[in-house]
Amino acid sequence: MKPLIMTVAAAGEIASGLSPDAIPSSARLFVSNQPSVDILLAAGDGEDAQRIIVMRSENDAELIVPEHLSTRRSDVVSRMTNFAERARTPGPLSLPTHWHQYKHNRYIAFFAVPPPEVNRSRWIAEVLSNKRSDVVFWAATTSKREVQLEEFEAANAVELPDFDEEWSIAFAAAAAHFEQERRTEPVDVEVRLRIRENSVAKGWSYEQWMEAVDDDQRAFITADPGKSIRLRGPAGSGKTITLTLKAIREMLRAKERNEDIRVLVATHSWSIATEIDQIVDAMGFGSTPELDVFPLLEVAQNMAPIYSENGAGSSLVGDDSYSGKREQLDQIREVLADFTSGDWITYRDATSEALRSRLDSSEPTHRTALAWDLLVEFGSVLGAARIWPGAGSDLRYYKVPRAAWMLPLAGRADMRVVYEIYCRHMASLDERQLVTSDQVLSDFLGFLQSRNWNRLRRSHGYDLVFVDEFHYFNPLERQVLHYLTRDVAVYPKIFMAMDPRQSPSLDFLGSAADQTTSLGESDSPDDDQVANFELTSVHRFTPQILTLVKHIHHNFPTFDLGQDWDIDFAGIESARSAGSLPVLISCGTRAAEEIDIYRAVRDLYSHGRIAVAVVDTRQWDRFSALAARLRQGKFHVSIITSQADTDSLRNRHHGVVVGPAEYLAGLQFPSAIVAGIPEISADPQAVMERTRFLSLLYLAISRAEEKVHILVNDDDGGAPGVLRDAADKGLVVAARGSEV
Ligand SMILES: Nc1ncnc2c1ncn2[C@@H]1O[C@H](COP(=O)(O)OP(=O)(O)OP(=O)(O)O)[C@@H](O)[C@H]1O
Repeated sequence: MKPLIMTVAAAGEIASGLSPDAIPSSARLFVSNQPSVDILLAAGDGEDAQRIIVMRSENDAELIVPEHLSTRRSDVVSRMTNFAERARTPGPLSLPTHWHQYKHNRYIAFFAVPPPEVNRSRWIAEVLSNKRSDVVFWAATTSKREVQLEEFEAANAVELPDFDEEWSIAFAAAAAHFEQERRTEPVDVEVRLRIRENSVAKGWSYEQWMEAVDDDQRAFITADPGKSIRLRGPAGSGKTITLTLKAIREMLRAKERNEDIRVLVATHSWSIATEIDQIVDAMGFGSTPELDVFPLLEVAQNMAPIYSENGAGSSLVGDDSYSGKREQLDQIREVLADFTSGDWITYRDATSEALRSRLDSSEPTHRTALAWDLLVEFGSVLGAARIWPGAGSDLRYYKVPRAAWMLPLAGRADMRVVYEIYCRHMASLDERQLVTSDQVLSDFLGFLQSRNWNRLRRSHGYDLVFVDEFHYFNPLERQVLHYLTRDVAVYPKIFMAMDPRQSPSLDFLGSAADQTTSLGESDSPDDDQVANFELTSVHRFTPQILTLVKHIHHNFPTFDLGQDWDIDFAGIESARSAGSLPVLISCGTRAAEEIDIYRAVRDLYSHGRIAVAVVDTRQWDRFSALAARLRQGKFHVSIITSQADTDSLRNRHHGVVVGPAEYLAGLQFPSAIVAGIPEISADPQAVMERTRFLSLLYLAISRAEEKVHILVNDDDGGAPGVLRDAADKGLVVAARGSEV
């Protein structure tokens, strides 16, 4: 096979489990088949991006990694990406010890994949001495066919061809492709009108909306902006539209009074920011310079000149894409492997039995679960408290009281182990010139707390700050919000819309953390400074879907998470007319489930856009391969693995959107097919996992406006208890699907 060149961003998508067959459906990837090379690029890549060149001379069928490693593709590509990032960092190349690197002249060999891998394959790679530090993966050896680097050098007479011209052609084609995707909008006026009517804004003017809002919505919109307001409501209750109407109303009132006003609507993702922009546009106000709508991270990057200078050259890890999250998890798994094969022995005896058994286990699923918990600990505990590695930081960490939602750690010895792994994780990010969004925001907060900002605040701050998706904001981000207002003399006025249940563990912990005093420094105003409003009508979906959503809601474990979580679901009603009951289809095998999903897509296709929402991302590779097959079946299929991807979908009226459930947040579809549902354990030890899966199931089902099809299969344990109960209560129609 001819060589393949990909960028780090493109490789990241493959590392997140995307099947190579699904590349044409991915909103983020573009492949260009040139005469002497295939080139895989991601949206946002620059022409001068570093290149990962894979020689593929021994490949027959597998497109990305050595043939014998195709079952471990994600892990192999994750390590390749890690290697490329290390290669481009100035200074000598350093690789983790457990990669067992070996160098000879320009070649470097290292294990291609973490254990278990019986062949112990090693890559033979090279870092080119060009400006971009391109990397070449020449070949992979196995223990059966061990090739010493010296022998390889002697035998490898291949000169690396010059791919520059083909790269430029591919790059131009990719730019045109992504631009086209962004703009795809039907040319037919009639269709365009229908789409406008279908969007969240429905094509209604501000006045029409003010007529249409329900009493709860109106109460919030007309409330006195003299103090902060929290708006809570379940999925589909109109939080986004209501918050936007309030922002517009305050802006119009200030204009009437000839007052100068600056309003910020902060979101967690670009997709919601774009949606709010579109709602404002659709209402026909023309240009609104007094209204800024941005993700908070963007505000940080725009507003902190100090940070952007320091941050130059580093890239952000763990942005709002699935590949970013996967990358952090893989990175922590690598650090764990290094730690347990080395210094762990010196900590081991002092740690608790519970933590010891987790670190001792080499079972990949246990390792991943531990990496998840550490990721949460690093972000929501250490990052949120702005504890960065350095002298005395360990002592600050040991003082953080433990709360029920945190990783269970028995005492200081356990915390010392976690802190050590944290320091290694941060060092490893440094080695790859990566920064986390928590680091960006922590630096930003430092800037906002400076005297400089105190002076600038009057001119650059905002009079009113609105926050949609508040449930996604961690304590660090919440603190940032408080410094963005203009008037230092009064409490910051913040209007926030939230639904904590939509936020899978990683992020919702932010709300939990807000309730703990442990993290200190929180500037949250006292509760009497905040007025609470509730939305009690759901406008997105039918009463039948709402009944199922309520049932799932009652299955959430009861944490003592404070008032944010105390939504009284009993009083919530659907404002839509009745529809059909959701359907639960149990199939004999995974393959049978895929056949039935295909059939469901075929049956629902003429009914409007369909979401295929995957609850458990561990099954993502399987469903991304299914997306490729649906596409071959002549359906229009888009894969969504980042909240930014959703922009290109807003104007599409038909087609299938396949993605991990959490990346479908904020979107709505006439029909939703929900699949990849794991067993949801009732084990009290697994309470975090249970919450995460229930949250994702809730998110997935609540994307639908009219029809919900839920598919499960016997290979994966059939329907989880929460859905079996729903069937017993007659909330879903349970049916047996295909057997094989
Ligand atoms: N008063 C209303 N009358 C008619 N339709 C409404 C009303 N309020 C909201 N909607 C519609 O309900 C749908 C859901 O609205 P929106 O996206 O604002 O809800 P949300 O609470 O932000 O949802 P989620 O939390 O799931 O993102 C949209 O199609 C919106 O146009």
